Amino acid sequence: MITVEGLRKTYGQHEAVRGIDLEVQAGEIFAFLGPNGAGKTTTVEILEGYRHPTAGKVEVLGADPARADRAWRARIGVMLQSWQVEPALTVRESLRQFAGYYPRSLPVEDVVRLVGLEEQGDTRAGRLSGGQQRRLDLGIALVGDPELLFLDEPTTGFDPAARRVAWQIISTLRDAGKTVLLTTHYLDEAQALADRVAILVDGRIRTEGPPESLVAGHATRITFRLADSVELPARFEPTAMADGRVELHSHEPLPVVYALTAWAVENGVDLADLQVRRPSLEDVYLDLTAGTHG
Ligand SMILES: Nc1ncnc2c1ncn2[C@@H]1O[C@H](COP(=O)(O)OP(=O)(O)OP(=O)(O)O)[C@@H](O)[C@H]1O
Repeated sequence: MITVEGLRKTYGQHEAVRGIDLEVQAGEIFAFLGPNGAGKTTTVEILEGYRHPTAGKVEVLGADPARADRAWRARIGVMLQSWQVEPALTVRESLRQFAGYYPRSLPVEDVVRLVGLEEQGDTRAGRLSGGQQRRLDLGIALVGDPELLFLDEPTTGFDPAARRVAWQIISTLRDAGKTVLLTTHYLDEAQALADRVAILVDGRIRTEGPPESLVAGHATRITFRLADSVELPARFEPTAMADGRVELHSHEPLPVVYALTAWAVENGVDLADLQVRRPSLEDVYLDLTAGTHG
């Protein structure tokens, strides 16, 4: 569905994308993660045909997006980061306008319902709240019933309930056999939705794979709080200590927890809020992006 080899993009002196290789299969939900400025939008907009690569090979739905025709464009749906609708048009009018660009669009009323804008159907787009505008953007990406969807930060500005609704919609797309490439800053979103994720740092893919497999190689987190007067023996090798909070990382947590609790009981020390938890995608992300800032 998508093949990328050796993709590079330079803006003036700045190399924003520094050699990306990527394959996305039909029916997959693939998520790009990475700090601000990592090159996610640049890469996605090259795949959409809106920007041209400096070097490398890109194939999307069997064609080079930079040279693609209307028939190719009708097979993709795009949700951009920036606002793409006429503010004077109502929700229904906007969807009808975009539906007109596609040969076999979905009924506008179905899309209004799907994105939960029934009550705003006759509201002008310019009067929608930020989250409602994003829902309309999502509707616009869906209205042409495309095979491949590009969703750039689809739930930014959504309240928690609206995010769950959007996740439900994206899962429905997966069930319908669509392919989705999304970018997000929400790690829980990527963990909940994506079959595979790629973490981009400084224009390169630092790691890539199913969320569970990225997490699998990372250490279990053991966290607790200690009173100021108590000193933890150095043999526990704490990874982080601040404000009385201590974090230990271990690939074999059982003996560590055993030794730690034995030490605490012997010395009458309280391990307040003791938690042992598997690493999350967020932990992996923070480990990989430590020291970079957007
Ligand atoms: N049109 C442009 N001209 C010059 N530089 C650009 C242009 N677009 C992006 N850049 C630069 O390229 C780098 C990558 O930007 P990009 O928008 O792809 O990052 P991103 O990962 O999508 O970030 P964010 O999470 O903030 O959306 C940044 O340093 C950005 O300043």
